[in-house]
Amino acid sequence: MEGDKRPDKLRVAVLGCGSVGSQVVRLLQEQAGDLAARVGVPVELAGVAVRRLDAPREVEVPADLLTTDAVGLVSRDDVDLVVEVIGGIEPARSLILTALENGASVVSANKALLAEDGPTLFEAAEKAGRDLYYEAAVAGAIPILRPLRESLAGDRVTRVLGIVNGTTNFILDKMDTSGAGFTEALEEAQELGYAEADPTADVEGFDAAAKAAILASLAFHSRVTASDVYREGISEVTAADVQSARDMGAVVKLLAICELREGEGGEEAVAVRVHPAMIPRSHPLASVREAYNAVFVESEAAGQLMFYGPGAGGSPTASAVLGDLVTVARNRLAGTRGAGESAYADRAVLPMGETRTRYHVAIDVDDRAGVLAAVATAFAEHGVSIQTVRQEGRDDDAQLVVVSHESTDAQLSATVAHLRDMEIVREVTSIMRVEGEHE
Ligand SMILES: NC(=O)c1ccc[n+]([C@@H]2O[C@H](COP(=O)([O-])OP(=O)(O)OC[C@H]3O[C@@H](n4cnc5c(N)ncnc54)[C@H](O)[C@@H]3O)[C@@H](O)[C@H]2O)c1
Ligand SMILES: N[C@@H](CCO)C(=O)O
Ligand code: NA
Repeated sequence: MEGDKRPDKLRVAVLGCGSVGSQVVRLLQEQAGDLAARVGVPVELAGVAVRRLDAPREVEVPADLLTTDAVGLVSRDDVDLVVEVIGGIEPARSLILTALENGASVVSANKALLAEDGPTLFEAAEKAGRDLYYEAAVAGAIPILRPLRESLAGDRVTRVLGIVNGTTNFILDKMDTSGAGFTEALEEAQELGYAEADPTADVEGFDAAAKAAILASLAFHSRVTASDVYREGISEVTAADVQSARDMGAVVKLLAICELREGEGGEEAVAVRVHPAMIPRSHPLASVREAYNAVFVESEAAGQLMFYGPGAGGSPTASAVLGDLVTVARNRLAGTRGAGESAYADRAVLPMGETRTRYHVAIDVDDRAGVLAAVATAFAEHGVSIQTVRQEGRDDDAQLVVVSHESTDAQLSATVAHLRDMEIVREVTSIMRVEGEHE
């Protein structure tokens, strides 16, 4: 960046003017005075790239600032900062790379892209000597990436547990409070505008998995991409699972779980997964209701921290984008850049089968002598120790609810397969991992 002159203003291009982009433009317009004071020079809108010039928008943009030529906009010499809020992989990736090559600093909210191909973007930013910030990509308005990257940079993070998808939290909360089934709760989420018409990315855990990859990379200073994340969504969660959780004083949440665990040869490895799990109602994450998000961080020196707030929505997400924009603008004026990627620890990602967790298993069995012993033996044969067993009798059958101690996921799934093969087992009615308690 040597040779850069201190500019008397900074010019920002916004790519995409949808839910988030329109609110970014609004805040840039409404808060121009404060932003100038905080940055040190005015931050002016240079242009807004849109797909259709005549589309309805939630913000008024002067006609001469609108363009359908996003490539042309990011290639302009007078653009210092680029906000990418188009989403998806292409053309977002090419646009960000072009912006960096042309010397712009970039702010993005694009978790899908960061989780799939972050390293390509980080390397381009490093090469260009520019910033790439993306606080809005994980848990919307909640400051979580900067705390991991900066505030906790002197500590050793060992675990991150997050409710990072608002749509699924809303659905599970509805199922818990009203006894609704998954389909009914999803319909309500769609009516209220939380869930998309095609809710697959949220409901099947893809959105949370992208966020988990980003969190794990920052927390553990290693490269973790979306394909490294074990993923299960919530579409198979039944009203019976939710009731079973209630019966044991727990609640079902879709969790993004990032942990440091012992891997092969005693080396520390990263375990990262997204799946529904039962957590005790006493856990701070259990009180995260409706479409809110929260991220619970455990670190060696600080202990336990929780970050809570709105994880989605145009205006909250734009708050995080603007926060990043002020930072990259200040860096730009100071002729410096913030911390880039930190992947020095280069830890391997542990396969799901080797990840240690606990299972809650509800089984319908014949109600006769020896059944409990046979079920206990099946657990023991796979090296799984039982923590609690509860039995509820019915007419001629009984339901056993077993909660295991921590074992590898492979041992636990082998136990469930074994149970399903047993003659005395009529049906395994609910299987769910249990999190949020240390053994
Ligand atoms: N909405 C949220 O709550 C939220 C929260 C966190 C992060 N994000 C992320 O923010 C980004 C934007 O999300 P959104 O909800 O605003 O989506 P959106 O669909 O409302 O907006 C995206 C806009 O980009 C436009 N677009 C598409 N291709 C374009 C192109 N080539 N050139 C110019 N414009 C183009 C679309 O027409 C659309 O208006 C995504 O990466 C998303 O994951 C959104
Ligand atoms: N669809 C996401 C938006 C925020 O990334 C959610 O429901 O949380
Ligand atoms: Na955030």
